[in-house]
Amino acid sequence: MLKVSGLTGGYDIGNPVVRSVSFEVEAGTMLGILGPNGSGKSTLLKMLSGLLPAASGTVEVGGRNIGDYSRKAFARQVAVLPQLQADTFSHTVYETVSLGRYPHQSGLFSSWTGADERAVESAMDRMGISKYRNTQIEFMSGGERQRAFVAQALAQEAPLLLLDEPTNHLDIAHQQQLLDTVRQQATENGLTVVSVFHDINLASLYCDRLLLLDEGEVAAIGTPGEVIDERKISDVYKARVKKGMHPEIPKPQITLLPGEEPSVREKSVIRKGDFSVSGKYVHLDSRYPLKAVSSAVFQAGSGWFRHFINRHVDAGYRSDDAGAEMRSWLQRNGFPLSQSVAMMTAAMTEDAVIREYGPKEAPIVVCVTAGVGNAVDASAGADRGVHAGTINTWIIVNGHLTEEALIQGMVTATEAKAKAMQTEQVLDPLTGTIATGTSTDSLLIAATQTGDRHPYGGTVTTLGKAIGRGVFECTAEAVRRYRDRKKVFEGEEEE
Ligand SMILES: Nc1ncnc2c1ncn2[C@@H]1O[C@H](COP(=O)(O)OP(=O)(O)OP(=O)(O)O)[C@@H](O)[C@H]1O
Repeated sequence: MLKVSGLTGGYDIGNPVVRSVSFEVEAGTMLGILGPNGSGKSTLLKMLSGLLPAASGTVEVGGRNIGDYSRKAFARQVAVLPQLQADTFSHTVYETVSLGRYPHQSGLFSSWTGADERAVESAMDRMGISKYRNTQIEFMSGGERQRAFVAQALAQEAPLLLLDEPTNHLDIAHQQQLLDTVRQQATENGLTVVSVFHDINLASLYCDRLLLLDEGEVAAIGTPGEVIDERKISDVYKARVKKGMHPEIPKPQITLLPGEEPSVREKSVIRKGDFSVSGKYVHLDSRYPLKAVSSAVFQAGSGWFRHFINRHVDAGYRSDDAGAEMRSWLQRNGFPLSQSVAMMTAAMTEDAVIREYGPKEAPIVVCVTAGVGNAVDASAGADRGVHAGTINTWIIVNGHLTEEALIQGMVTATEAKAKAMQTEQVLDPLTGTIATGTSTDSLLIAATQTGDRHPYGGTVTTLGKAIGRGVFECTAEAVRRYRDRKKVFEGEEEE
């Protein structure tokens, strides 16, 4: 639909703003133009819309050079939303949107048709501005005015839509409405869209392809996954950023990294003394949030937390919704919900084994509670009911872990736990074979994200060695404490 070859140009022949830009946009797709302030995004868009002549290179729309179109014929092919709307004429919203139909008018006399009327009504409807139809445009807010100008461009019903920062002035609901509408027009009606974006994340969410400009040249072009590269974005924008994935759809997102936090954070180290243990729960109260990944009952997954709770429940504990029940228990006990991650166990929390490791290995603290009345051999795949009995493991790392290290650390911990079960000869009562854990075990690994960096957490790394030894020793000790207590209370119903 759009083919740009070796495009160079700008405002001063000797000093072009846009330099040797080439790309193609297929019909029915959306291309986002990204780049820092002054990189030439608006200038490129003006050249695509024929407002600025090219010093060299070509722009073809529908297989024809844009210079070969008459003004009106070009406007039937290309609708443009410029960056700034200087509304010198006072029009109502309806009149403003109707101006989008001028390329479809012919002859000296008005030839306004039902199709024109429908296009205007539909565009106003899609932009949610029908109710302002009789309002003068100068009396509208910046966002309302922007929506009126987008409606004007949509009413033009050209197959190529060029937008310069269309979400400027819009709140998030209207950003979503506008981009959903444009996206839908592309997917369902084959509209081709080229849009300048300041917001990298919106461009990633809505565009099929992105073009990253740097000082007027193409720094990258491709799918959002290809263009939104952490290093490339930091280099071009000169900003400290982190790339992550959108939680619901497979599109990359960029987050700014603020300046270094005060050095006091560097001093934040978790020690054994930060844990408090009672018959009700084990609680780690961290002064600063720790980055955690877990299979906890409350706030499983990944997040940043200050309070870590392993709560004791009776062996007969039953709840249809353990997450909701835990939430109200946390509230009743004064834990701030947004900062808390919590699991539960029928094991005695006073028997928690909490040990520090390092400094030869990575400095970590391991905390394990164990009840093995529910021990299972995971490899046996036997049908069984769920009984009380859980091994809850926490690994708190004084260090900076990558995502890879967090996950490898969990794998290492699981291997070490299975080995402890073997050493302690914990049997699966159903199969009589060595158990590998219990059916309701929870694992949590959390890190201060300060101090030494640990890119990996496998068994040969200093982090992996600390986790392997720590989880093995603490699990074995927790199993022994469980058995000792069981001997004391022999005959009572235990886990
Ligand atoms: N009308 C003009 N006359 C002369 N120079 C201009 C004109 N408009 C823009 N420029 C210059 O061209 C360069 C690129 O500007 P352009 O507006 O294309 O950048 P942009 O990437 O859209 O920036 P922003 O993100 O700030 O909107 C800038 O150095 C700017 O000063």
